[in-house]
Amino acid sequence: MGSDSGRKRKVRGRKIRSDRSVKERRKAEKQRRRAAKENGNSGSATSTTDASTDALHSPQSAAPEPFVSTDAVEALTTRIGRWLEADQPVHVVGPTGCGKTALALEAAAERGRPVVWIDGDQAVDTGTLVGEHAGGESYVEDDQYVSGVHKRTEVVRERWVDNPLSVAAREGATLVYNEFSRSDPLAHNVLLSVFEEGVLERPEKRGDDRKIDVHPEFRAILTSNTAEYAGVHEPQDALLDRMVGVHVDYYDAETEREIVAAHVDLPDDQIEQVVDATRALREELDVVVGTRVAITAAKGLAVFGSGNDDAIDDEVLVTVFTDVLAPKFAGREDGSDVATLEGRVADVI
Ligand SMILES: Nc1ncnc2c1ncn2[C@@H]1O[C@H](COP(=O)(O)OP(=O)(O)OP(=O)(O)O)[C@@H](O)[C@H]1O
Repeated sequence: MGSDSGRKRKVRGRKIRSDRSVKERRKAEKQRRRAAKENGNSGSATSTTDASTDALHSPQSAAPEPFVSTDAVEALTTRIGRWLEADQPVHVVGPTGCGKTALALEAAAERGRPVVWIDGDQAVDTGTLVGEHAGGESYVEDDQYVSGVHKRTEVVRERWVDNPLSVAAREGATLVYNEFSRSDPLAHNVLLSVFEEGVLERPEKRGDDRKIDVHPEFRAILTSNTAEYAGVHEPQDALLDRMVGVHVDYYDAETEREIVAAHVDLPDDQIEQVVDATRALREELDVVVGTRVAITAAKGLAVFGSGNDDAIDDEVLVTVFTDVLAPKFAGREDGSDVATLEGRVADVI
């Protein structure tokens, strides 16, 4: 892989020394990941016993693994981080599989504050975001007035559990709300006063703590694909008006090669073949061919491939990319596209 020593690039906190062999670096990265898994700090939430703060994750466990940071990536994480510093909610928008989530989690982790994660979904409503009553807790009060005379009163106390948005607002966490446009926009009305006045309404909650002041360290990063995809809602203008937007697209070839190499242990030349094929198919096919496609294809080639450093045969590349891309065509009305996909992939590779 042509190394341009002028370019800064590092994988999760470690500079890639231009004089270190790529294999050696990857082996070190693999050992580090295995050690991290063994000592159990892989993604465990720093949760307390209270169910509602299970949503809190330490910055270390929220940080994406592996994470490649080339100039292009660092420019984006820095830009998102600066908007968070300016206390602006950030909307990271771009095509499927280009790296939005990884960027959002990295920018959130770099703040050093706890991270709270929400996945957008049609089923998400206000309660899912802010919290709900989790049934009553009953206990008996036993008053003994005179010996032998007891007055027993059963008291039922409503138990409220804060959901992710309330936990993040209360604890000053960085909220990462992934694919938020998949949720019904009505659920997002509570975000308007959070972003604007710094107040969180919990409509279902009774009592004087129905409204809570948002912690001064609370921040939010929302990600979404461009709106033309199925299953997403056009976000309400009032919400978009309260955010800044960072548009991300597919990275440069060198960054994509570094990203694929961080996920899959293949010889450099084969990584280059995979990324070149991905980028050519991205140009030619009428579906989204993201970085995730390159990673999946590389994982396939680690099994289907030659197993040595030889270049991968075009036929093997065509078969692997046809299988990786087929699901994107299978959903089409006539379904004929899947039958012709192999030919079209072969024309490009
Ligand atoms: N800087 C990076 N370092 C390492 N891996 C990365 C990086 N950026 C993206 N990836 C990997 O590329 C793949 C796609 O990235 P990601 O899931 O962040 O994309 P996305 O745009 O959020 O996708 P979607 O639109 O499906 O949510 C993932 O496997 C992710 O781990």
